[in-house]
Amino acid sequence: MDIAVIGAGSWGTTLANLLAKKKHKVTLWIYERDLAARIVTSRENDLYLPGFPLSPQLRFTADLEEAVRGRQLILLVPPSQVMRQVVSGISGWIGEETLLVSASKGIENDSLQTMAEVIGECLGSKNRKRLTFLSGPSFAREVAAEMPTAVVAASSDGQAAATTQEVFSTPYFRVYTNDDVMGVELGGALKNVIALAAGVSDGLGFGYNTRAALITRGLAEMNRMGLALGANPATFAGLAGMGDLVLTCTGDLSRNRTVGMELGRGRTLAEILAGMKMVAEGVKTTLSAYQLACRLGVDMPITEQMYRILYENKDPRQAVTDLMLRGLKAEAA
Ligand SMILES: NC(=O)c1ccc[n+]([C@@H]2O[C@H](COP(=O)([O-])OP(=O)(O)OC[C@H]3O[C@@H](n4cnc5c(N)ncnc54)[C@H](O)[C@@H]3O)[C@@H](O)[C@H]2O)c1
Ligand SMILES: O=P(O)(O)OC[C@H](O)CO
Repeated sequence: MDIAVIGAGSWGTTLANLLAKKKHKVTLWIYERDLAARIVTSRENDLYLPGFPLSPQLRFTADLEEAVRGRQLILLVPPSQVMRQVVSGISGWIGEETLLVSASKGIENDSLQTMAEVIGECLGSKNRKRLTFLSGPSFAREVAAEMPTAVVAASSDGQAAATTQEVFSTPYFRVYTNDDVMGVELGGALKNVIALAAGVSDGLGFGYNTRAALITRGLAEMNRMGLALGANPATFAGLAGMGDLVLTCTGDLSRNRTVGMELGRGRTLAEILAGMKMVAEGVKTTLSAYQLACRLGVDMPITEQMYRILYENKDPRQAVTDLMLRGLKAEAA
């Protein structure tokens, strides 16, 4: 297949390389022009995926039109807050039959829209049916090292999901299909908020009990948001829900959990972000998720405390105390 990958962060580069190793014809679009110039000769993404030689099959460009025009499949992997800008910029060059796959995980600020809603709005009626969302527990560096990984491709169009499954699957990357786009998208976006909280807990010096409580009660509030937005509750028990939540709340490779840990240790958000090149999607998604929960009247206490820590400078230890001292209730409530 003739494929464009839009976004050469760690995930975009890893997926582009996976596809190129499968002998697809892949062009990777790179936002940073200096990186685009270097990578042609070094064949390594020294900014976002150092240490992994890239397939000789992989081609690079910093020109969006060149990347996109005439491709059969376009994989979108920018940070979610720039997805609208990116898709608006390329929509005129996307063919009618082109399959679009998004692998970004987040909820847009201000509009409070999921990536499906943002991309759908940018495309109008064009390609809407041919949209798939790839999500699940998948640290880029582990996939780049060909460690066995399982993810999910969600689409309202069964054929689009099946084609995505076929195109991306390898012996080390197993892709399941799912028709619940909202559930898969919410799982991938909201787990980052809970991972920040799990990091805060670790940074404060709390233990496994606290982390397990955050994961389990975090999943409960993700489920409540899912129900309010029409997702299938079963999705949250799957790879894009529980799977990604456990990975991100426990894995040392998680950027979101790392940001949370630093907050728990007493650093400010501004200090932490100033030292980071990579994106921790949960920071901005916390704001969107909190506002969405308020708008929909969904009880999301961990998300609310994470919002207060990030956006109101609340003391993390006080946030944990406030969570623990909420009114007592039944587990299923
Ligand atoms: N890294 C992973 O392990 C992983 C796994 C699954 C999903 N994701 C998701 O993939 C998406 C991309 O994350 P990543 O980890 O590949 O990125 P990254 O943190 O490794 O790199 C940041 C990316 O943002 C791009 N960028 C910055 N400003 C931009 C702009 N104004 N316009 C366009 N691009 C811009 C950079 O070029 C770079 O590609 C996120 O939604 C993330 O949650 C990441
Ligand atoms: O490093 P994080 O926290 O952005 O997590 C990366 C992926 O979403 C894990 O599936």
